[in-house]
Amino acid sequence: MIFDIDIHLRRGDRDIACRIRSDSGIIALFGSSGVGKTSTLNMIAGLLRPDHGHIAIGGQRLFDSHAGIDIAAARRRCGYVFQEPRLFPHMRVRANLRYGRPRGQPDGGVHGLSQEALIELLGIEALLDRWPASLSGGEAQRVAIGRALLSTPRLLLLDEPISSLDLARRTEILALIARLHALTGIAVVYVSHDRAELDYLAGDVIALS
Ligand SMILES: Nc1ncnc2c1ncn2[C@@H]1O[C@H](COP(=O)(O)OP(=O)(O)OP(=O)(O)O)[C@@H](O)[C@H]1O
Repeated sequence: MIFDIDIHLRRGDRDIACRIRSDSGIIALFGSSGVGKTSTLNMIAGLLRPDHGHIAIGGQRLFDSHAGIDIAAARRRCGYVFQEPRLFPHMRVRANLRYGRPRGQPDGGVHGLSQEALIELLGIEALLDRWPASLSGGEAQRVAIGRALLSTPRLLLLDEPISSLDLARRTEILALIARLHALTGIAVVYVSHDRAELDYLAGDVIALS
């Protein structure tokens, strides 16, 4: 079982509950605004603590309220890509990418894919010396995905990463995510409020309500 998740959290006046049992390496969380998609990603990442339940990814328990397990966020090895790219504005693209790399792995790639191959796949070679402010939304988001992957995460979490892009850029990035998963085998959780977008991603779609 790649994803074995059953979590509950009361936030404000809303009960957030999410159950996922899936052998697919890519899952998509789908649901209307306020249903708890970002909260669920944050619970997986260890940034928010569920009231009760468990989270296991690839057989590793990250959280289990009964067993008293709560692995610290930094040790969960999640690469997180947000709705806005959140690149460091004072660092060129090259330095932003380098920031994600773990210490002691100066030229490390990700899951068998070299750093050069990843940069080529993302189509960002020509952007390496640019400042984030000069990038288009799609370019910046590709750099953000690269930075997240270069941290060699066990799991890639994407929170509506393409909602601000036009349709052509959206399908391009979705195809890229599917290809990165196929090449590296990295597990992916993808959040969206747009059901149509998920037709471009293979994998299980979990509707939150
Ligand atoms: N800090 C907080 N305190 C109390 N309630 C919160 C807090 N943060 C979020 N909530 C509530 O928790 C619920 C889930 O929020 P969340 O951001 O996870 O939803 P979402 O599905 O990701 O929404 P969207 O698609 O609009 O980003 C919402 O009802 C929200 O108002």
